[in-house]
Amino acid sequence: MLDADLAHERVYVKGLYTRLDELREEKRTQLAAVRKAGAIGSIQNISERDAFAAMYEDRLAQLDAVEDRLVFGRLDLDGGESQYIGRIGLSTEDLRRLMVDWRAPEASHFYQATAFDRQGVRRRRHLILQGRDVKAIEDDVLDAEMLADGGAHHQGEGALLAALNSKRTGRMADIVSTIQAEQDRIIRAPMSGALVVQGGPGTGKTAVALHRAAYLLYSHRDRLKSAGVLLVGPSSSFMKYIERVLPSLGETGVVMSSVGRLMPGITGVPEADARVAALKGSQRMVGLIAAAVANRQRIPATERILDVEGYKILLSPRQVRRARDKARATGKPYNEARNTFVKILLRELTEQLQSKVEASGSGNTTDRSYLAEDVRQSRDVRVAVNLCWMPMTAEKLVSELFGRRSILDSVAAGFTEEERDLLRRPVDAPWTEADVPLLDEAAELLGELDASTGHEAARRESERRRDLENAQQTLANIDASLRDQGIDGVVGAEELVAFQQEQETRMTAAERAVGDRTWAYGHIIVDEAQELSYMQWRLLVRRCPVKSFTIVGDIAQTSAAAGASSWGRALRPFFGDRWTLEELTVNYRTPSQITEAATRMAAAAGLVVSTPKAVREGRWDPIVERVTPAADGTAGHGDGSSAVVRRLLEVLPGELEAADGGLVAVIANGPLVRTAREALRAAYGKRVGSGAGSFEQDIVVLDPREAKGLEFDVVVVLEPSALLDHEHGKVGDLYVAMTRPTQRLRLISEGPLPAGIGQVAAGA
Ligand SMILES: Nc1ncnc2c1ncn2[C@@H]1O[C@H](COP(=O)(O)OP(=O)(O)OP(=O)(O)O)[C@@H](O)[C@H]1O
Repeated sequence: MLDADLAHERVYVKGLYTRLDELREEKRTQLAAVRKAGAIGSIQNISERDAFAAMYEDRLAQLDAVEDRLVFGRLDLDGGESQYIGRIGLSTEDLRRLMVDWRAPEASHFYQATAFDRQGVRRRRHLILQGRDVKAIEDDVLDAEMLADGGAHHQGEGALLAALNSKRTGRMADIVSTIQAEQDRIIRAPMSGALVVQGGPGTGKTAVALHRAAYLLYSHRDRLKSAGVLLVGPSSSFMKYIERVLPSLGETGVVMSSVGRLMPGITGVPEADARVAALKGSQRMVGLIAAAVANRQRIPATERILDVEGYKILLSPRQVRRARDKARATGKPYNEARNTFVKILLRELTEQLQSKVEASGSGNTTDRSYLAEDVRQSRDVRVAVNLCWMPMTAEKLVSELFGRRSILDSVAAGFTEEERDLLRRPVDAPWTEADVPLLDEAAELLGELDASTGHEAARRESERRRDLENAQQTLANIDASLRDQGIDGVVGAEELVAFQQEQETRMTAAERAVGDRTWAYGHIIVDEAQELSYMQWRLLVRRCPVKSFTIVGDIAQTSAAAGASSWGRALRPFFGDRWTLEELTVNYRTPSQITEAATRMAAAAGLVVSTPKAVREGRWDPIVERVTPAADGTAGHGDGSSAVVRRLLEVLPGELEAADGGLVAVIANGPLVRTAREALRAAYGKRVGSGAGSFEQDIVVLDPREAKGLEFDVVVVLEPSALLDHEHGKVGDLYVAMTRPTQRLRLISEGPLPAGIGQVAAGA
């Protein structure tokens, strides 16, 4: 019976792959046909033909991306029918359904049904694939009658445990085959409004965020097609860690960005000084940037005499003030309001010039347009107008604000001398993550520099429409050309419409949004959201005016100086009370022994942590050891690094063996990171990666900030109390470090051990 079941599933799964291959072949034929049609000259515009080719390539890539574990589940339902659940929906040519997309409403039973709430499911079956073959099947029988029938059912380690125990590769994998009920409910939650997903370490917040992005795109494709989804994470190495998950779910249209890259054209590096990060993240910056913008509109102290073609005309402070007030009253951003300001002044100056010319009795007094042009061209006038209201970019405004003492002093009256010192930076210093929202704030107030922005946008829009019309025409040509060759219906009318929409999507969400600061996304998903400052929140809400957000994080893990200490406090300014909270309560990453040690440490340090229940027990207890200072007095950094690093080198072979081909991370703070990395490089060469983002190696050395959101088979923490005491690390840093391992944790300390952490003899 068991073998017969397995054999049956193998045949069925083989059929699914055959269908997948057929679809791929179909797309390949279409691709070839389009290319061929182009080659015989019936297509005028080669770039359009390439766009069609790109569409088919895209579809092919999507079909290729779902190859691995194409199908993973089967439901046997009360009515007697079965449903297979997989990465995409598949049907036969005559539209008989073969497999349901995991995101379809009926697939939710696969994740949600329990013996108490069967939802019409008699049996849930996990199909465990190896390549295209079914390696094993595991059954959850939910229907008591079916159990009582006494039939043989497939048992195993459990698909979930097998996934959790698998080795880490340095890249996050999807969890589509083992999404748990509490996670599924969040993934499928309604899209509108702000949903906060709070969960302790390892509860699958990141996994849920990514699967939710895929789910929303599937179930709200119409709405999100043109607006797009933005996914924001803490760092570029974190983005690299998660970048393969969405493609493996067949979704490539999500815009992913780290917080440092939210302003097009700018890459903000991490802010090294926590005090600067805290200050630049605070609400006070709103007023400061506004003052800096206002400061660029100046009223001259005295009248200025301007030369226009030999005539002397006057620019008075009163005139400038009047023009400024009128321009401001338009409510337009600075650069756009400047147009009004300039227009008013030029008109008044032209009137003056006209009177002068008329009074002098020479020249053509009737042609005002010549006079207006003379005024506009006058160097004196241009300089004077610019001095009163300079055209300004966000970069120039912010770099001069923080780079020029006189400017900062003139607008930062509410800031202490010490605070001003923190804000100061060289004009050419690289932008930091904390600067990005300030640049965005400035850009918002300044508006587009190009006065013809409105026209420019309209021009782009009409260009886009024209492209689409051309594409439509081209498609008709292709169709005709194919019919001439006796090939019919390869590119049909429906496909044409779909293509146009997709072409639009491709251009809008994924590409156009990235380069457009004013893009309004349909939904934003933020991971590690506890780290965001007020100013970062402000920027994000600007990117999604309908405030449709999924906000994922753990308040207890905050380490950013400007990060949140409570969701309510962080979100109230932007969402009021209109946000809902969901909690994830099970830790899928860290074995129970390690979770308990981390929780004890946090409790002893007075940190309120969310303590998710570990789903599995580990093979190893955490190892905590104190080393004695180096007898030869070589403790180079005065922080015991030498003895600690020496011990690290001793224990590493054992840890690598325990990791058994998985990843070992060494987490430390400050100079110890470098010392440890150098010592390990000397011993292990290229196997040692330098911080986050280099997980191709099997040993990585990084600080807790870089480790945030990541996970490793084995973690060795050096000098844990230094992570605890670190000036701005808060207890969160050590807690983050201790909750990264999936298998094993070792702490090596020369200094005193943090309270709540037991100690075993060195060499354990
Ligand atoms: N349902 C699941 N099936 C299989 N693996 C899961 C499941 N849920 C979570 N995991 C795994 O647990 C680990 C932790 O998940 P994830 O990184 O999403 O947690 P997190 O809550 O974001 O953690 P942290 O806040 O500590 O960064 C990952 O390896 C993830 O693949």
